[in-house]
Amino acid sequence: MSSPPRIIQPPLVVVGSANADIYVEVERVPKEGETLAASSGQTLPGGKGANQAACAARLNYPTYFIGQVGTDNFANLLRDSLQASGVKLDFLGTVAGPSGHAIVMLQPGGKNSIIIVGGANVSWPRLDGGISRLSERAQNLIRRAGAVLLQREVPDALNIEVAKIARMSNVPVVLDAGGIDAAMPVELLKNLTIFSPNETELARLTGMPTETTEEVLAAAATVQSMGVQQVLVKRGEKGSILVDKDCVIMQPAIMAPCVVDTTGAGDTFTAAYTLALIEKHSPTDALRFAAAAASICVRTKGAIPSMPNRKAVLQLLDEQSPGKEYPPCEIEEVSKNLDAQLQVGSTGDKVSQVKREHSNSPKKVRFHDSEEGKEKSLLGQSVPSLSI
Ligand SMILES: Nc1ncnc2c1ncn2[C@@H]1O[C@H](COP(=O)(O)OP(=O)(O)OP(=O)(O)O)[C@@H](O)[C@H]1O
Repeated sequence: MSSPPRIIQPPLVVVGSANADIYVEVERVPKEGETLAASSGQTLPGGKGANQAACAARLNYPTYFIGQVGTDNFANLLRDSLQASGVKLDFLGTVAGPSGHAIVMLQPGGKNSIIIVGGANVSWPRLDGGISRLSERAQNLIRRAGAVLLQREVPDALNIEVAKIARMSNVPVVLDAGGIDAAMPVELLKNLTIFSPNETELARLTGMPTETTEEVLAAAATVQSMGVQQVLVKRGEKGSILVDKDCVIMQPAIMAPCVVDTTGAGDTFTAAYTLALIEKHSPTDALRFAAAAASICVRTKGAIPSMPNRKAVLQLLDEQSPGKEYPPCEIEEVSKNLDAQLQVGSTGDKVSQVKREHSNSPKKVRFHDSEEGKEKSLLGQSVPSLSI
């Protein structure tokens, strides 16, 4: 008798920015025509896309990054740091010119002023005559992803294109609202499964106050009326709120004994939540997992350097609720099989041993609403998985 098929976790695909963050510590920002000495300076890898990809890979989930770097020295810093975190870089392109970079002027009291150079992050070709900006292989990767994670530091047009490709294949699309402060295209919102802003981003999008829980819920409902299924609001020390069509889950922050630097906490949270969902954890468990990962992130300086590995997150969860086990997940190395699949046509149907679940399959992500004691569907669609 043949053994049952092994379930292979489909990869997380992060499409977005990679930035070299040039930190300078100054007493104040310089006036026009003035030259100031900084007390220290350091260049660290960052960018919301790279941060989120690095976080997911450090949490031991197979993660691909689709992005671009330039032809300057920053490109090596970015590539090396992603590689060291375990991110698969087959789809990291190089374009002539500078890599994305940011000058972060850190001032006393934790204030900062930032100037961003988009560089390679915004040098994507225009969609010309309907021809995609992405290679056929990259499109196939998106179609076969467990989820696609986007942010707003690459052109909206690229995000819209990726979101549409994913949605047509029933791949969940998560947008972290962080990045460029510009109007949100309705076409992007409509193609999202989860929209994840912080309170400020939610207020900016809706024009509504977002300080109290009631205000957040009202603003999230407004976003849902724009066509988004779920809204996951990040609220710093106040934790997070997931608003689905007919239920709400609140997750308090897991307090850190000492908060050193909150940079990257939001990226860590979104990435950890998304991969936990692909692993078919309930949203309640996924929120706990994300809160624990973000709590570890704020204990150390920097974004990528402070992102935890899975063991540290599970240890913190265990300390929080001794005896309440976070369910293990069978992660399989997926890249070898996937490489073969990406070579074939867009549907991948020439690879006979690869079977993809259809959107109407009964395998839904469900979660328990603790207040009402009911089980509900989270994504409203199946989470795709590959079995061989
Ligand atoms: N001081 C803190 N202590 C513990 N956990 C925190 C703290 N600050 C943030 N977190 C955790 O990180 C999550 C996301 O943080 P936050 O709401 O600051 O996101 P963000 O504004 O998108 O962050 P950023 O843009 O700095 O990456 C919170 O929901 C919480 O779980």
